[in-house]
Amino acid sequence: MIDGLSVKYRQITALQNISLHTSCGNRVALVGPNGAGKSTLLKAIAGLVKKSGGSISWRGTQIKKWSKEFAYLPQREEVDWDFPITVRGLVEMGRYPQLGMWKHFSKSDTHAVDNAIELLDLADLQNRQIKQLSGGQQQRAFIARSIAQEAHVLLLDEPFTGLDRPSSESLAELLQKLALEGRLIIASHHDMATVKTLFNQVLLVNQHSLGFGPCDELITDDKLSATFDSPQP
Ligand SMILES: Nc1ncnc2c1ncn2[C@@H]1O[C@H](COP(=O)(O)OP(=O)(O)OP(=O)(O)O)[C@@H](O)[C@H]1O
Repeated sequence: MIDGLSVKYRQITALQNISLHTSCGNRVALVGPNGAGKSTLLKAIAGLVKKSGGSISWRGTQIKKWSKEFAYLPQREEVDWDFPITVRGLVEMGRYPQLGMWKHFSKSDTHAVDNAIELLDLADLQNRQIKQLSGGQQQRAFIARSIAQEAHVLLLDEPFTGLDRPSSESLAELLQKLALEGRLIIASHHDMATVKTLFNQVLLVNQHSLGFGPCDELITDDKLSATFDSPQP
């Protein structure tokens, strides 16, 4: 899916020659130190930053054609949680790319929103403002938006950061369920203690790729030390 990808911000090279071939049903962790290019990679797949080289394809063609199938969830600090919108309003935003010229919600749009709210167990919270939710509930609301969008690929920037244990566990269960249903999850992740339980594949990245494959093979002391440029406990 990703071949020889490079991304530059003016003089800064954020990613160089990254390749990653995966498929639906997988949960892929992006692991590397701060500034390694994990967010940049998610943004490049989402079409939010320009590639300076390489290609990203999906179902055999360039991803531009498939943008509706990709949902990007930014890092928590990049979201304006005070923005006045209800949980349902946020989930409805997932339908906006599919609405016709008059931006009118059809029965099938409403059905998709209802389904997403139910799947993410948000029915009781749907009329609350997003700022009134816990961190875990906010993540669920954002994921519900991608489900309403009918996205097949979820690009999550540090989805577990800042969550307490019960919220982390319920998000982990949800991601596993979504992957089992055939979605592809790609997420940046910082906690080496949990990467093997939360994900089945990993890309080790530090501007360059230091390996892509099953977590069991790549999450080793040696490989992590090489990725982080320092010994790992
Ligand atoms: N908008 C931007 N303009 C210029 N440089 C940027 C921009 N965004 C990121 N960079 C640079 O690109 C490199 C990769 O950044 P990126 O945010 O992708 O790393 P990261 O692995 O996600 O880091 P972290 O773990 O700290 O979130 C860094 O050197 C960063 O300073």
